[in-house]
Amino acid sequence: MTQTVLVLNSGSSSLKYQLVDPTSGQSVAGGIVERIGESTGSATHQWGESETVRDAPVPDHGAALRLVLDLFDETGPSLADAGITAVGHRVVHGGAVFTEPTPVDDDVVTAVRDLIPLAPLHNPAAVKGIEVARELLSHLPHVAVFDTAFFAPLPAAAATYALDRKVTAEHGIRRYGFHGTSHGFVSSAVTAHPAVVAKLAAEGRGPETLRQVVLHLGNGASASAVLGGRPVDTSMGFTPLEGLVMGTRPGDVDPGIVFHLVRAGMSAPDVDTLLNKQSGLLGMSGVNDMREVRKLADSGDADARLALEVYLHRLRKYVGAYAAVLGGIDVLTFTAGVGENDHRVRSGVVRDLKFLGLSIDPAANEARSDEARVVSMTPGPRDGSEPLAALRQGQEPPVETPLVMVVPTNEELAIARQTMELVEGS
Ligand SMILES: Nc1ncnc2c1ncn2[C@@H]1O[C@H](COP(=O)(O)OP(=O)(O)O)[C@@H](O)[C@H]1O
Ligand SMILES: CC(=O)OP(=O)(O)O
Ligand SMILES: [Mg+2]
Repeated sequence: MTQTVLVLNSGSSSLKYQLVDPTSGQSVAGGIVERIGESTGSATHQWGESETVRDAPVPDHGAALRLVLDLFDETGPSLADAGITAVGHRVVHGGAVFTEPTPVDDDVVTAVRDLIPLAPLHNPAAVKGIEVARELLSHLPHVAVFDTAFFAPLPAAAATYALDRKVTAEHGIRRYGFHGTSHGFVSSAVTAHPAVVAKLAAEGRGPETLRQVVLHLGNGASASAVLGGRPVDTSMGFTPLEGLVMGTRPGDVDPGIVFHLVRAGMSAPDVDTLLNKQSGLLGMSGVNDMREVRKLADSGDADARLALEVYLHRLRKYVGAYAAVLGGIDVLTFTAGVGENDHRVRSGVVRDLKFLGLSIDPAANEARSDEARVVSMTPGPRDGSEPLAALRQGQEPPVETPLVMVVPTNEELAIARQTMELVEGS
């Protein structure tokens, strides 16, 4: 019988789930419960060709999981017959404690709960999801897979904040980095991609020299610099607030703004809410979904246009910074909801980075596909396209022209694989 893993990805207001066969990589069934805690909730469950939608308020992540198990019961596939070997849970913050996938016991739940102040949007949902899943699926092993784990080996120069060393030691302050499951999955997929394998072979180099920048642009967004498969820098920090502009978070801000606001009478919890829930695209334009920001900008809304400019400016800055950190870029990759779907964000980032040799092939960039693919100009003259060489006074482009790629992330599959590995190895 096929063995499967049930993967639960508890977000701040959603629960995404997949029943995955980690060996084939196939998703058997899955879905999402959205707007948890709001007055209008909704669940969408997919199995094969069938899709079931339930609209009803869902008070918390426990209720969301109960609803998901009911949907499996009512519409299939039957979880009893699905050959489930384990449940894999995405946990955003693992702190300094968790750097590997970890079997869940009571102490692990307590430790994840203790980390809530460092990931206030994400860890509460993970705790709730784990508690209810352990209760309802008590016969199965549960494994926690941490967003921070991939970044545990960050070099000290990238991980250390230039603060008083006694304070950083006492409070465990360092750059942890997040979306690590995605950055790990995508950077491995890039390394294995035929275009990258061919590029390295043509240049006579091994994969240990591959310099990648990965842009994970979802609701939360982060960049990473990866050398030979190992992370050397990432934009999120001690918490998932730092770095790129996100749906509701500002990314980098001057910490002096926080003190100014507190001195001006705003409470610390209000500043926390401002930074986690009322900033980023939402704060600047009134909407947090990139599709809505686009609509507003296309209709001439000045705030939405500025929000897009700020978003792109920050991305270009990080790509440039990581080119410096890596000593050059071999592959720049876009992933997650915005990165995979919004070709204008991709061209907007790359447009002004020609000095790094980066380019976009408009036809490849605008074509829709669910496959990992190259969207830059291929080195060498090509029919109908203007080769990068044109930028270099008609010279042949060098073979080391960097690639720009779009690679769909699959955090659920990565979690399923790591969960299965741990369960089978124990
Ligand atoms: N076709 C699209 N064009 C632009 N943005 C899109 C498109 N499809 C999805 N997105 C963006 O992707 C975001 C969600 O990305 P996703 O990776 O699913 O985020 P998360 O896992 O953090 O919820 C949405 O907020 C939306 O802005
Ligand atoms: C860490 C983080 O920001 O996750 P998400 O993008 O799911 O909000
Ligand atoms: Mg995500």
